[in-house]
Amino acid sequence: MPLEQLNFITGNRNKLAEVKAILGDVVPLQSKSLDLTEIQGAMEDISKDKCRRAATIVGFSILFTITIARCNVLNIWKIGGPVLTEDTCLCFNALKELPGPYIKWFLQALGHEGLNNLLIAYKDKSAQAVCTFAYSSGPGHEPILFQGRVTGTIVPARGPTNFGWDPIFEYDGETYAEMDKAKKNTLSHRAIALSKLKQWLQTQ
Ligand SMILES: O=P(O)(O)OP(=O)(O)OP(=O)(O)OC[C@H]1O[C@@H](n2cnc3c(O)ncnc32)[C@H](O)[C@@H]1O
Ligand SMILES: [Mg+2]
Repeated sequence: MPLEQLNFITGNRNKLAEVKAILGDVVPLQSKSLDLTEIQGAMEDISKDKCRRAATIVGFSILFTITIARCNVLNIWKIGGPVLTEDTCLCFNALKELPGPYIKWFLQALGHEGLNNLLIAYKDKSAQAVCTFAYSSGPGHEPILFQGRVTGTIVPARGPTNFGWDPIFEYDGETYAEMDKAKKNTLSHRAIALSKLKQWLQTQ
């Protein structure tokens, strides 16, 4: 069954731009900028919880719209779903995969240099960039996960600083920030996860 519309819920403009560039016209994407509350725990549990929250919020906002318009409330679920959320982790192997899902707060507090300093005492500078998309067909529908993982090296910052930890994540001799955007979008953790999502959507 062709997908009518997918709501990608994120508060991050750069993620949205990459998702749009990678998905192209294949998936009809709408976006909503919401900074969703994120629980603590394993990345899969965080991703599922984030997606459930998104589905509920989108469902509620549509219920509100429908109530105002005095339309048929029974159409809520159909109009409310499907939602897509994404959670990105940066896992330092020497630190037993920390900061992992807490990278946003580590990056905000320590910056690129501080993140490098976390690894000073270790020879192993390798890290995994992990992207987990969660898809729910609407409120009450259990989220399905699609994950992409790329192993790279944490290095002193190189390249433009407009997207998160891109300047300190080196893959095959280049940091993500130094890479042409189109190149990052063919090989990144996000691209791998989205290719799995796209494949799955085609079977629905
Ligand atoms: O609303 P959401 O989608 O949650 O957006 P967010 O910015 O809060 O994102 P996360 O919770 O997934 O936190 C991941 C952190 O990693 C950063 N990040 C995500 N993807 C990245 C990428 O491909 N390259 C560099 N930094 C990235 C992002 O800016 C955050 O600081
Ligand atoms: Mg977030």
